[in-house]
Amino acid sequence: MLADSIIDQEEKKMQYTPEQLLHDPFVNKGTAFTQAERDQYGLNGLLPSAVQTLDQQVTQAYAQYQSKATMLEQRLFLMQLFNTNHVLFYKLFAAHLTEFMPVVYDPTIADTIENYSALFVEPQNATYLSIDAQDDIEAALRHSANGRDIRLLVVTDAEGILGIGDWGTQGVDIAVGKLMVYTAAAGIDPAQVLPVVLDAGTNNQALLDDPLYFGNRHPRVYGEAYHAFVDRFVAIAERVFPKLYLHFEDFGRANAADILDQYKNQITTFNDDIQGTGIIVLAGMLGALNISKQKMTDQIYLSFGAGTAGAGIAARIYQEFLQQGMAPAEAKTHFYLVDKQGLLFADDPTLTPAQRVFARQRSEFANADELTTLEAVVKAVHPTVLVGTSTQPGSFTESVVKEMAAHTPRPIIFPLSNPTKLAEAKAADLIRWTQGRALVATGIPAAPVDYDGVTYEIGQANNALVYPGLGLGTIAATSKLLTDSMISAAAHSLGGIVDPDQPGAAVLPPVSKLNAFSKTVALAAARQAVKEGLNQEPIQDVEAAVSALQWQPEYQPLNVDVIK
Ligand SMILES: NC(=O)c1ccc[n+]([C@@H]2O[C@H](COP(=O)([O-])OP(=O)(O)OC[C@H]3O[C@@H](n4cnc5c(N)ncnc54)[C@H](O)[C@@H]3O)[C@@H](O)[C@H]2O)c1
Ligand SMILES: O=C(O)C[C@H](O)C(=O)O
Ligand SMILES: [Mn+2]
Repeated sequence: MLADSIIDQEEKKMQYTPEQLLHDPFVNKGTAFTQAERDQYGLNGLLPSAVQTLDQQVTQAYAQYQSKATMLEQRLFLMQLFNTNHVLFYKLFAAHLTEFMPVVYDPTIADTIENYSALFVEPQNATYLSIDAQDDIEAALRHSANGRDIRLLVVTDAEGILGIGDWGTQGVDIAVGKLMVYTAAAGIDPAQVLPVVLDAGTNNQALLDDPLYFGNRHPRVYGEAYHAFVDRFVAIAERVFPKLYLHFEDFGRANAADILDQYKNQITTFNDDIQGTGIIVLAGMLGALNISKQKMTDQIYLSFGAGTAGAGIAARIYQEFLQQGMAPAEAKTHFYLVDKQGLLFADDPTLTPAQRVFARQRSEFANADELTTLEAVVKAVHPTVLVGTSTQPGSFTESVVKEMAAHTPRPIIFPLSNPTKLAEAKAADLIRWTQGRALVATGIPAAPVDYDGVTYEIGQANNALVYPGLGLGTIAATSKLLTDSMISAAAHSLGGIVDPDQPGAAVLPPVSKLNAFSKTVALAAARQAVKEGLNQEPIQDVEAAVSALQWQPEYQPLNVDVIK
């Protein structure tokens, strides 16, 4: 019944007045409407008379972009373009992918989230769902989809935006931004996506006190009432959009893993901070080990910051140890998780379930009570891999790094906290402190580092390198679930792309190749889905299925009714 109504809407042509056509970013071509289209749709006189090509529009828009003084202004300009004309926005994005990623996405997106209400221009086709108005969920989803065949939804409740904490309804921008990367990286059709924010209140006092704040003005709701809200949203979204891939982003530490565990065996769902980050770090480690010619199962892994991402990554790497043949009990002895309280011990009642898996026994150490700082733990356990997801800037100090590097020839060091101001270390310092021995990847883009005659390329270990391809592959395969083995296949497909023999080679492929390796990841995930028999529709040729789903930013003839 519901599916039928969507099909009906698909068959019905959208109706526009000439004026409305120029204000719907899904169909607007602006000055690129041809003379024939202007005659057909009543656009003569509504545009200046020159007809431009898409390439001319791109050149003109890029010149405007370049006139903006700051990354924030550049982002605001690009969002205005996105609000006006999706094809032009994505064509321009494609032409300047590496340059635009940090402007459209992390780190600049952190500024627009922190200032969202003040900077607000328009809602950007997002859906705003309130815990206080749950009867509106279904209508809100339908109305914002406006008859579009939604396949991909990015939802946040914004309790843990990057490392900057609770931003309430302002966190909607992370859903918008993540979706832009899906399209730019993997060619997901922007007409098939929906950004959603779940407004369950906020504990950010500055927002609650801000007269301009747009969200619910009450503390966050937790517990049963919160989970009932999420559950209701998931049930309705799945019913309204039956072919949905549901991506969860930046939920708080207390909820993220529980939500994933609740749905992952029922629907096609994905948690980016847990699973996406797990994939990119595994891929980065595989790349690093390719370079150092070491074995995964010889590594001693230390996670600094054992929250949603930290524990999620450790779980993925641990799975890899098992996949490489190590027994669970032995594999666990290779993992050390450090959080605010220091090394995590099993007698600590405050551990999260995801932390508990890797908690150690005090009896393993003569000085267990002293292991309350990163440096003390590094001294005690001699890690070969150090991953930072702590939100503590500068915490990988020179003495921590030198201590680590004293016990391993090629220390693998990934300071992943975002945005820039929260990174545990700068790539250049890590290279310098280790005389070029460290194998480094960072959360945000980092410039190459020249040291002692070698140029060290720095890989970007950001989940943006994997989630677009994973989504594309899973959707293309019509997979009914996103399984661990699909995730593992995705990570392995990316870890092999490095050039291990080039001095200073990065541990991960460069963002400039994002389109190519998104496709690689998509194919790996889709092939694994089909191999596991998860595809809900017959698939003869995985590559053709993936390509068929990819949208190109080119103007197409419109399929609309215009009422003059
Ligand atoms: N590069 C990526 O792709 C990527 C992906 C996900 C998250 N991240 C980054 O990782 C960071 C954490 O994100 P999250 O979602 O896991 O958040 P989270 O809040 O779930 O986890 C942060 C953890 O750090 C701990 N912590 C806080 N202060 C600490 C201290 N002084 N010492 C040790 N631990 C401390 C917290 O107790 C918590 O467990 C963020 O900055 C985020 O941007 C990066
Ligand atoms: O958003 C990013 O840049 C990566 C990650 O999802 C994060 O939360 O930091
Ligand atoms: Mn995130």
